Amino acid sequence: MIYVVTGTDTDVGKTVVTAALAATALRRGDRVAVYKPTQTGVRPNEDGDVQNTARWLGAPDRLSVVEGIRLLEPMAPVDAALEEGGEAAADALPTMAEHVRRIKALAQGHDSVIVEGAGGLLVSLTRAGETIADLGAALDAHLVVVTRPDLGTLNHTALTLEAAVARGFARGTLVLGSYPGAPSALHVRNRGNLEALATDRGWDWVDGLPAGLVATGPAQGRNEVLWEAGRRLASVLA
Ligand SMILES: Nc1ncnc2c1ncn2[C@@H]1O[C@H](COP(=O)(O)OP(=O)(O)OP(=O)(O)O)[C@@H](O)[C@H]1O
Ligand SMILES: C[C@H](N)[C@H](N)CCCCCC(=O)O
Ligand SMILES: [Mg+2]
Repeated sequence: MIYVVTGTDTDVGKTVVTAALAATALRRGDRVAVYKPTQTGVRPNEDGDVQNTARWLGAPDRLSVVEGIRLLEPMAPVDAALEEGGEAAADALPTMAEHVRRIKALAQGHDSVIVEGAGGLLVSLTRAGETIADLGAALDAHLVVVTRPDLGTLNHTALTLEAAVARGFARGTLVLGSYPGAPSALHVRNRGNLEALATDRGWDWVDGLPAGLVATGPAQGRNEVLWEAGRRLASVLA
């Protein structure tokens, strides 16, 4: 099965959800691959999203992580390529067909392949302007949309779900990526509103992963709290 993890925005917790989903699949015995088609904003020796995912999970044998292409600038992929190497670099971005081929090859040797987009649903991944929504559709993937609980999320989430449904994702899963331990009245209201945005469209809803799953700062190793939190995503795999 192929899962595409996108979000209502950048920085909403897609990587944390990707890692938690991978933990759930690994726990049930799957061979799991995590693919990031375009990793931007990371220097050659730095950890990107897939390396962080592998580290948080303790780099188990049954997990493979693969980056499509890495670009330096913290921008959308096409812009990051243009900044780094001009038109030639943008032309050298992998095409949609190349991403599809790589992901299908991963699906041959793994039970679950989890693909993490860059930014939100309609950010261009390729020079031709195809998006993670196009990639998900080409793969007939299960779409996972990660959202956040704070102010502004209702509009972003409604727009994202409407666009996803319009592109043929009649079903999918909305996940609240990070929910504070001491929520404000706004967080509580948004949690209910977000659940309704999902379920009114026939989408599944996964309640908030707790905030504080991932320590920031110097590289942290295997994260037992994240492994445990992965259980909340078991319904995505069912
Ligand atoms: N549940 C959580 N617990 C703790 N920290 C979190 C949680 N979710 C997200 N974060 C933190 O919020 C920040 C953004 O999360 P993350 O990197 O997963 O976002 P993203 O949507 O993958 O962003 P990008 O578009 O760059 O891939 C990170 O510093 C991450 O550690
Ligand atoms: C650099 C960042 N962390 C992401 N990888 C790229 C986010 C692109 C967002 C583009 C946009 O929607 O304006
Ligand atoms: Mg990420």
